[in-house]
Amino acid sequence: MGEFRRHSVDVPITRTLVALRRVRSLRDPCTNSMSKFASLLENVKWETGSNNGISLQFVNHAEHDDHPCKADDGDCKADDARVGLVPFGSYSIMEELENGCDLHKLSNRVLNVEGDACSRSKSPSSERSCGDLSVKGRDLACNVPSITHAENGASRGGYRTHYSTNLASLVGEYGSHVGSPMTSTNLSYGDEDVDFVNECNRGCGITYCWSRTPRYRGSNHSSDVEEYPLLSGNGESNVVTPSHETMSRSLSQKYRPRSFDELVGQEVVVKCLLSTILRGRITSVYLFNGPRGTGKTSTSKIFAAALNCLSQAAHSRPCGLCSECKSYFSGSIRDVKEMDSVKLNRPSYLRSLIKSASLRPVSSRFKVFIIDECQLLSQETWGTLLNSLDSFSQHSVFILVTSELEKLPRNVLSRSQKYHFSKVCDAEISNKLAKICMEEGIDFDQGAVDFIASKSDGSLRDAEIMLDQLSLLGKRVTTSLAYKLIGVVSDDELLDLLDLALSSDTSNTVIRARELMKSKIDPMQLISQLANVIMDIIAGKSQESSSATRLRFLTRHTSEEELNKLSNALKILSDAEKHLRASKNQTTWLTVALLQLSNSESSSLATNENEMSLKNVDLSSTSSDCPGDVVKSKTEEYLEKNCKETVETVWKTVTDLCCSDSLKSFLWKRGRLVSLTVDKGVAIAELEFYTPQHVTRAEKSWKLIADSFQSVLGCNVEIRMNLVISACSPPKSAKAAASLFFGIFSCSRRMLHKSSYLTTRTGSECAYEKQAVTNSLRSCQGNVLRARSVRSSANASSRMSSASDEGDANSVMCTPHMPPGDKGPEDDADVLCWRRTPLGKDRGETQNNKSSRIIGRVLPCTAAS
Ligand SMILES: Nc1ncnc2c1ncn2[C@@H]1O[C@H](COP(=O)(O)OP(=O)(O)OP(=O)(O)O)[C@@H](O)[C@H]1O
Ligand SMILES: [Zn+2]
Repeated sequence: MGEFRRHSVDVPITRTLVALRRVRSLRDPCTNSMSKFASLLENVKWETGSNNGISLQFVNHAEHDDHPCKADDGDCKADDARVGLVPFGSYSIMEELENGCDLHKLSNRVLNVEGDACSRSKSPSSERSCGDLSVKGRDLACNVPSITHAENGASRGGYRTHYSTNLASLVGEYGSHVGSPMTSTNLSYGDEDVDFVNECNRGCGITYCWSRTPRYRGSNHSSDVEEYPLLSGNGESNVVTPSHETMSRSLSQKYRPRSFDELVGQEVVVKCLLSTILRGRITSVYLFNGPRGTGKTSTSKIFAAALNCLSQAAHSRPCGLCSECKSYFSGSIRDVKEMDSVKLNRPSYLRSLIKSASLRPVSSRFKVFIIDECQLLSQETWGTLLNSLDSFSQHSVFILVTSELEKLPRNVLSRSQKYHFSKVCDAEISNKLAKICMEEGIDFDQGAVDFIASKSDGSLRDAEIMLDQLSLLGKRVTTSLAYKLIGVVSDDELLDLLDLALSSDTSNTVIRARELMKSKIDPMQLISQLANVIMDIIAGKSQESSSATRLRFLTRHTSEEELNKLSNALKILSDAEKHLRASKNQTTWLTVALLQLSNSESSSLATNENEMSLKNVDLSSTSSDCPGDVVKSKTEEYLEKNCKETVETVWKTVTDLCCSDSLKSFLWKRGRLVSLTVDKGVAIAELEFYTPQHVTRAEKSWKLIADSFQSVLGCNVEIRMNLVISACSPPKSAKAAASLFFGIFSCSRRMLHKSSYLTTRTGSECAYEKQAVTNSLRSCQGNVLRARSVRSSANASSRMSSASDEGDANSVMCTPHMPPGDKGPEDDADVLCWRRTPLGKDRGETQNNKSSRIIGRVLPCTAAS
């Protein structure tokens, strides 16, 4: 159907861009729906001209030669406000006819498709048989050369049509002179037009109202049909299609399907509708619903045409050749109307519609009313319409179109025949895009169109719009261009990141990943792109078109070990993707997954359904090197090993990221990360140190440590510091030993710990005792944090609370005393607290309960070196 290109417009690229931008900017990003104005804009592009806000402008070809418009540019501009496009409900040829215009005069006119500002001007000699209306038409007369009578006949309804006859060539020829429909739209939309129409139309608010109007019969009948078929039929057409160069229209408009054959991916709907036509079982209300950009509006138009098509071969309706098709596709048909839902809510419009629907068709078999975006009809409108249904002519057919079925009243649903338009599948979209590229002479990478298809969420229109934009960017539609437009990471950036991750460059991996996720892409997208690129590499997809980066990458990763690493990486990413779906901390877990890619052995993130956690601590509680522990299953061993690796990797990255070298080495040598848990958006990192001095030192730097964690994990972090005493590393002095024994409980709004954390473990190989004391609890909420430290002196009880509020991150202050036994503000929702209590009491308690009382987390058997 390439023959049915738009013939009328030669819009400069800048205008197309502006129009595209407008269309896109008017689209609601959440719903992907067009705003009211956007829909008007979109409607403008519909080419049958019935509801597209396009009114006809006629030129008396007999007059055009001495038309002064060429000499009168100023007037032309002055008339711009009335040029070309008049919204639905406004003046049209049919109304002119209805208002008693001389048909012969009308037939002598040629459509001024869209007035060219340069060639438009007033025609002083124009007749004013329709009063102002006529003047309007005449005023906008275009400088169009004379055409033969036969051409006149063929073009009598020469609205902006694809199914063009010789007029197509004419308009095509002159198309390059005409202005952008967008421009005209902007100039002419307004309610004044509607009022104006109503005034002239005396109560009939519907565009192209046909009541009381004699049918216009032009000179073109069967002979015209043969001579100037409107629809092409496999090369039989002699439609003159203007070259693409002369038609800079949006691709989605240009490739709007005009027959059932051209519809993509809606086979069931098409089959049903064709069968309806074939059997003549036409019902009064059809409801087309489904996601946006899947062909509902196009199908409603095709169906409307098919209902009235005169072709004997029902399966080929609409044929595009019969007089009905011709007048339909030329926009001159009076028995098919597209209604503006918003306007229909006005009582006068609604009355007109009801009146019109009660009358028999003027000339066609059926009167078809297409109500697009019908979810915009008000309850009252629905009520009136439904009440009037019985009074409608049996030849009236309503096609309701919506993408928001749930907004329609139930009784509407129950009274209509419903057709669901499904999302178009990616393969069909990319086929269609490839065809368009070929027809348009656009160079393209198959990968690019595949990518566009995958990003268009089943909407062919969205895909076409993307392609359109891309085709404006450069000569060739490449995948990297598509990435740029759509906001994904380029191949080069991906490979760069992958390279870093595989080479264990932890800090740079983290930095790069975070950069990408900050500026370009969401973690889900990044992970799927990474997986794709790895699959390509494993599958040996290294083509001549490979970029230098890819070739470099490939040469570096050819060994068996590297390939193993890649397949392991794929596994890690695919596991992580599953986890990411359920997680609110996608950035964190993608980073953690990336940090694991350098492992050549298979590993994955340990998770449970609700919360992702990495706890080698918990897992090691079942370690078999501690007698009495249950024997671990293979899976547990596997998980334990991998979790441990992950935690170690995270710790390494965190320490690497610390800005001070001394802190870096202190943390790495003296401390360790024993557990990392993410719960409800907060990562809880438990650190272990082995002397109180180290704990104190770490405490002092807790802010830096928290920052470092934050930048690795990308979420709020709560840090817990544990003091671990093992028999293998006894305290140096009694004083030091005494200070180690603290009973601890900590509480917070998020998690309430009231555990001694005192654990004594014994075992043949594990001949040491560990006593873990959680002696600090820190909370870091982004950069907004206030920590309050309280230490008691006399009874060795101290308390530190850390509260997040809007305050300054550095406002750390000490409060001198906290009475023993005070459990702290547990109920204070914003305060996290911890407390130390004197050694003796808790120690005794703990020792008494040594064997039976293991509360909270169990520490690993392996002591840190
Ligand atoms: N199934 C399809 N087959 C062929 N082209 C399609 C199809 N769906 C959409 N298109 C393309 O998208 C454009 C818009 O389609 P159409 O207006 O029919 O979609 P829609 O479902 O009515 O969308 P909306 O709900 O946003 O109005 C068409 O001009 C056409 O280029
Ligand atoms: Zn037909």
